[in-house]
Amino acid sequence: MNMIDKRAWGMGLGAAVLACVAVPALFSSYWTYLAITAVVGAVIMQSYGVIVGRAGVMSLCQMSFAAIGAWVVLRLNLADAPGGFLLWLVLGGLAAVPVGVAIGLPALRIRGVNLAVVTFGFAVSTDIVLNANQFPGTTELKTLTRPGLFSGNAAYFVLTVIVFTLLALGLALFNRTRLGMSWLELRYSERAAAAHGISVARSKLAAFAISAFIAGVGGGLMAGQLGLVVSSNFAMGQSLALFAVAILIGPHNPEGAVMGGVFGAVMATILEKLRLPQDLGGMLFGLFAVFALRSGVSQTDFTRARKRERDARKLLAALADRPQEPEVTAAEAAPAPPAPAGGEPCLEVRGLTVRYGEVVALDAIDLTVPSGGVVGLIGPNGAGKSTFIAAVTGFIGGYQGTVELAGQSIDRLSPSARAGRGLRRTFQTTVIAPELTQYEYLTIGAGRRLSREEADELLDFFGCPPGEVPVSIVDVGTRRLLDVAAAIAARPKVALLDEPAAGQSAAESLKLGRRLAEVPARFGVSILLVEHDMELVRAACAQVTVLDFGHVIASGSTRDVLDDPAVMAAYLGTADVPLV
Ligand SMILES: Nc1ncnc2c1ncn2[C@@H]1O[C@H](COP(=O)(O)OP(=O)(O)OP(=O)(O)O)[C@@H](O)[C@H]1O
Repeated sequence: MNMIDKRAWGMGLGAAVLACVAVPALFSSYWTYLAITAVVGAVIMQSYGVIVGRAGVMSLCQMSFAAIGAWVVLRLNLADAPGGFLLWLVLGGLAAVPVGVAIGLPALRIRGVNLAVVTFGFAVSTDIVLNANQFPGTTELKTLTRPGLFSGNAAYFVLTVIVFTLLALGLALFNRTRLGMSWLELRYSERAAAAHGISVARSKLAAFAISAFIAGVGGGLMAGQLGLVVSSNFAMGQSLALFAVAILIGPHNPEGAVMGGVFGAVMATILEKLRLPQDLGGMLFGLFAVFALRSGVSQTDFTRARKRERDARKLLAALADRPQEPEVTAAEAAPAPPAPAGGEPCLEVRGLTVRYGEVVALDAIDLTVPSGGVVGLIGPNGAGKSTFIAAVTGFIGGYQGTVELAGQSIDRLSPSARAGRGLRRTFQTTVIAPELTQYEYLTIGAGRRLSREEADELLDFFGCPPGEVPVSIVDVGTRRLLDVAAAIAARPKVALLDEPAAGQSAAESLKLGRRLAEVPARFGVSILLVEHDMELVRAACAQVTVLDFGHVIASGSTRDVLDDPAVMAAYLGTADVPLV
């Protein structure tokens, strides 16, 4: 935990303690009751924080999960089950988990508005069921009795604050795990997540399960507050209004969840006092949420990002005052010896054929990346280079031919499984979650705990800024280098790099070429490099394969191939113009 985190958590815990002391001491019974409503709302907002805020999944049925939690707590109360309220609260949360996973299953195939419709459909069904069936204890008039220690409103308020704080701490710890961080990546690009070996299915289902658990606990707390609940407490309109609040505020940050809970509680009271319809609040939040959706950033994310960026800029300004490394010139870079073309085949592709309808993008391509080698794959635009990477890494199914990694067939594996076996890739357009720091992104890429020393070495090696700098203020060219660093951090057998030098100056590109030539010996990773920059290819690659219109037109040592007139003709349309 860094200094900023410690300070923020210190302040958060201080605020929780202060609230526990000040609210019962200063507030009337009415306002204390309202404060309980706010904290219960904040707990339910935390569930939106996981599914909507972190994982970026449009779920419109969180109140249905809350209803399950409340139902279980009231049923156990009716049965005088052993264990008492606190245990029932946990059981209520757990009961919502399988339902959350079941609702999450369609999310594996559909997303966006379609998923919103599915989850909203569940909210509507729950509404119908709840309207037709009363909650346990209603006909028997058996209300829930709070546990002795928390029976009064003031003490129950303290209990809700404790539950909220425990959940916030648990989520903060979970968010630091690879699965927790993977949600952020999932939100921005499922392809990038899969390329990092993250199982998109597991990650999404975990988000649904955890968010359902939290909503279930929130529902149980509501049952404890009200004694008995009715279907309108969990109406589908509530799910929708809270979703709008979540988009607007960003409840994945604890302060956002609290603000959401307070707004929800106070707004209803204000509308009641002004004798205005309650629906007006939902409409207002919906309106604000449209603005938040347009900008793509919630209020708390915006505030946090600005602070982090300010701190990072100060750090970068301090570093800029230090003496800079002299730029590498072409003359200095050119003599860099390419890495020797290693030994045993590490990646072996045979007869790879990919068709897009009538277009034959790759026609029976053979290519081998030897262990310890850096192999170039070049060719004019549209030659099939990116298609080659996509097929080999499993992003294009249904190809013909075979792909073997370290002597084992991987043709039947998914992209994330291939990544897990040691085949990593980068993309031409990187989609890295801007709220991640570079350290966090490297950790996701590495798929394991990465020591600060190892992360610093990688960032320094590829010329990226210090690890605590957020991706949001890193330029596009450097983001590509960060992507390369993340691929290498996983220590795969082979890394397939798709135009990593795009956005770099000529000098930076040369420097990158020399660095890539060192990668096999330094990190034990073989490389297939797709590039248009021939200076870089000469500096990095011992061998090159040239594609044109989906065919291999030349393959061999870099110097021989790049001087081949047929290659010059294919690349430049004429054999008279030298390549470099
Ligand atoms: N999704 C797709 N649907 C149909 N055709 C496609 C698709 N993706 C690529 N193609 C076609 O397949 C061929 C190979 O494209 P690919 O993007 O692999 O080439 P490339 O060598 O990577 O080009 P560049 O250097 O511009 O990235 C091109 O003719 C392209 O138009």
